[in-house]
Parts: sequence; structure tokens; C-alpha cells
Amino acid sequence: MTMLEKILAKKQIEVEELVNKGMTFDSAKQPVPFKSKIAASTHVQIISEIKRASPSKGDIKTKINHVQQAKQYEANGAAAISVLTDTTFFKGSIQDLQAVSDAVQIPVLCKDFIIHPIQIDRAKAAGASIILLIVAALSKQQLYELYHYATEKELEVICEVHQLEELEDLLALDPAIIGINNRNLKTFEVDLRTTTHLAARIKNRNTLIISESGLQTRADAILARDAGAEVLLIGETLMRSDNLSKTFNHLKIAKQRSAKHAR
Ligand SMILES: O=C(O)c1ccccc1NCC(=O)[C@H](O)[C@H](O)COP(=O)(O)O
Repeated sequence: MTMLEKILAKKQIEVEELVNKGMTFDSAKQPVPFKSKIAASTHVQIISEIKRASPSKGDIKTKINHVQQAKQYEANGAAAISVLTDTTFFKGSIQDLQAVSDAVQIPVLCKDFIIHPIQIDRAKAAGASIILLIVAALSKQQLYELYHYATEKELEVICEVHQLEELEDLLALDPAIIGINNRNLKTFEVDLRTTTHLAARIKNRNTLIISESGLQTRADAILARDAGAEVLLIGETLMRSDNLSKTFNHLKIAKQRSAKHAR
């Protein structure tokens, strides 16, 4: 069993528990716009992640104060905060997301392995403005249904791909935002050229491209930008930083070579 399969098997159990308990979720907060703000920015934007631990790296910073960390991300110019809400494999929680959403003004991404609409309801009720759908984790029908379910609820959706075949399936949906994950979720191998290879296949100039995972240096940021990414999703590098302001400055690059020209 691959790690992704293990995670999905656990998600199935969690979802059944939520459904069997008859859980319903009411959302008070109006989603905060994400994509529309990116176009106006002069620099490549960063979605900054709260990531206590991961299957590939083990514990990263388990004792982190997630609210303080999120506020620091916001103060340093993050475009959004990603909160890993999975507990078993990432030591996060939906309560982390709720607390972060209550503390910041920028949009919050519910970073989880979503396979059922009830998870979308729960994410929105906890204050998420954006959700993630991982193409490798879903059938084409599930992907389309969950995408439309979320957008009807005024949530923005990052559709995540790692392989060309996944991207080709996804393009028929013509999603507003595509996340290209540089990490293979089955082997954990990270290759930033994944962004370069896949972004070149995205021809719709209105599609926002996010490069995800393994981004550590300014050179990495430039590589992703030159491939067409306007946003970087960064977890570990920010979580391990002991000087966030310095790290953000180091990663701050202008949209000098237009993402629209790179494709
Ligand atoms: O990070 C992992 O080990 C991992 C393993 C299996 C499924 C998902 C995983 N990570 C989720 C992510 O997508 C990353 O947290 C995110 O892109 C940030 O990556 P990084 O900057 O490398 O921490």
C-alpha cells in the first residue's frame, strides 16, 4: 500500500464517522477572495503552510503555536495560510484551521484529503475560503462533483496534480486554479521540474498555477515562476525558519517574467 492509499483508507473511516454521527455544519464566515487578489500583485505570492509533521519528514515542529505562526505569516505578506487538518499523518486538526481563520484576515486553505462533501461543509464552517482536491485521490466523477459542490458554496478550489495523465483528466474541467505538486505522494520524491513540465501543458491563460512542495531557495522560486507559477505553496521551509522575515524576503521575487509569457 502506498502512503496515499493509507491516508485515503483512514479518511474513508473518518468520513463514515462524520456521516454516521449525523454531523451538520453551519458556516458563519463569508469566504475571503483569493485568486482575484493574485492578479493585482506585482510579486509571486506565497501560500504559507502550518505543517507540524508529515509522512515524508516525520516531526517538523509539533509544538508550534499555530495562531502565532499564522499571524507572522500574514504580517510577512503571505497571500493565504494553508492549514494541514489531518491528525493521523500530519498532527493537525480542524480546530487548528478554525483558530487560524479567527485570527487572520487573509484566506485560509483547508489542506486535507477530501473525498466527501461533508469534509467541504466542515472546512467551510471552520472558516476555510479555499479547499484542496487531489486528482490522484479521486475518480473523475468524484473530482467533478466535489469541485462543483465546493464552488457552489463559494469556496475556491485548488485542483492538485503531479502527473501528466492527471493534468489531462483535469483540463476537461477547466478549473480556475491548478496546484502542481512537485512531490510524488507515493514515493515522496521531490522534483521541481514537475512544475516546469506540467505548467507548459496548461494553455488557458486565466488558470492560476501554484507550485507546491520542496521550495526552499530563491533559485527554486525563480524556477517555479519562470515555469508559469504565480503562487508558491511552502510548508517545511517556513516551519523550520528561525527568522521568518528574512526567509520571506529571500523568497520574494517579482513577477518579472510574466507567468502568462512563460507558457
Ligand atoms: O509532505 C508530505 O510528506 C506529504 C506526504 C503525503 C501526502 C502529502 C504530503 N504533503 C502535503 C503537501 O502538499 C505539502 O505539505 C505542501 O505542498 C508543502 O510542501 P513543503 O513545502 O515541501 O513542506
